[in-house]
Amino acid sequence: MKIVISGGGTGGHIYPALALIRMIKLKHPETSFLYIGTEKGLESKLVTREGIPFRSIDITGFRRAVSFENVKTIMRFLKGVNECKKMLKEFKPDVVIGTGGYVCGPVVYAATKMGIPSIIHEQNSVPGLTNKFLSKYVEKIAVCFEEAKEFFPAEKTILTGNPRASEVIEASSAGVMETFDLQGEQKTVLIFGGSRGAKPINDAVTGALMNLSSRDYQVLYVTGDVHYEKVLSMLEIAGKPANVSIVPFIHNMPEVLAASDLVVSRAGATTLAELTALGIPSILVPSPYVTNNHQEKNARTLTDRGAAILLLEKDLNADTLVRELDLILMNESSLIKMKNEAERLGIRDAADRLYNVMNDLAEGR
Ligand SMILES: CC(=O)N[C@H]1[C@@H](OP(=O)(O)OP(=O)(O)OC[C@H]2O[C@@H](n3ccc(=O)[nH]c3=O)[C@H](O)[C@@H]2O)O[C@H](CO)[C@@H](O)[C@@H]1O
Repeated sequence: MKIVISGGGTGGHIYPALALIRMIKLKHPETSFLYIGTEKGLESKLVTREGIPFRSIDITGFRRAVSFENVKTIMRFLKGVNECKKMLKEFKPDVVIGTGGYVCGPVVYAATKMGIPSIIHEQNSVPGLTNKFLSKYVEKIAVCFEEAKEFFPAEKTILTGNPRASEVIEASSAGVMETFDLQGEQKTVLIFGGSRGAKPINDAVTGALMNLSSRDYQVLYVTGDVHYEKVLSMLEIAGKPANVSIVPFIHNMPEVLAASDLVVSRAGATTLAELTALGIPSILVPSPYVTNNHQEKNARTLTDRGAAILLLEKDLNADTLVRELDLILMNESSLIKMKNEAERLGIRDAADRLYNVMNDLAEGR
């Protein structure tokens, strides 16, 4: 099978695409791929690093407010559709899949206009603008939450889960914490703010560091690339406890997650798929700055079932953070209960489910 994949902007749209490609390469090695993204997006780095053929188009997202920029975006969209049609004509894919982000718009739209079977994969419980637009044209819509189904036509929507879930369960936790100067046997909290870090989480964690030094758990704290220098310069004054390790970004997240007992994070959909696949308890601080407040809705699919604790950004500070950490980590039975509930929500065969949808489409079933 020949597959075109497009997805970009943030890690939450790219990691599911990469997980799907890795699984297909392993189980169906005869498959060939073309990834279409933007040069500026994170995908240009992540995809080419994996040796996956990558081509780019020039496209920007719509602004929600009325703006002249949107006229330019429409022009770029139309130009992008034409460029994509040429790429699709050359590559001749059997199926085209978009995993989110505005770059998918022209790619998937061009495919539908050329009669190439197409799918969108929506990670969130509430769809973004691009997927809402594309949902009218594509043959299939793969979703990760039951709650997302109501936004799409029932006859073409199917629950597959997020392929990243299938990937993280393969990871080994052995010796991972030692690579961060932490101890292998100690209870570990992993703290990160989505794929790019989050200042409100950083503020709470840096404020809590001295308090954390007396705890009998350790902390692996990821600042996000762009915030790292600032956090380090603050620590030159305040100092860093021995049971806390601080890094800008983690490249081997599946292994690190597998070695973590509790996670504090934003409520991005791909992160949640990873947490539930591995059955990891979490404290979720949804970003209130996203479309339709979708992260809070994502988070509630876990917190309503006792798989996670909701800590709204307005209530997040150094004291509330440490209090919640202590409450969970010092109570083994609540930790186990959360773990079991999280595990129950995981869709671990997501990559196979999504592949089957693509394969059926390609074979005209
Ligand atoms: C601000 C914003 O618009 N966020 C959106 C974005 O989030 P974002 O890009 O943060 O995506 P997610 O939280 O869904 O996923 C983050 C991914 O990055 C990985 N990771 C993170 C930190 C790190 O150091 N190393 C690393 O590999 C995580 O393991 C995960 O695989 O896409 C998600 C999926 O559509 C949405 O739900 C989010 O609302």
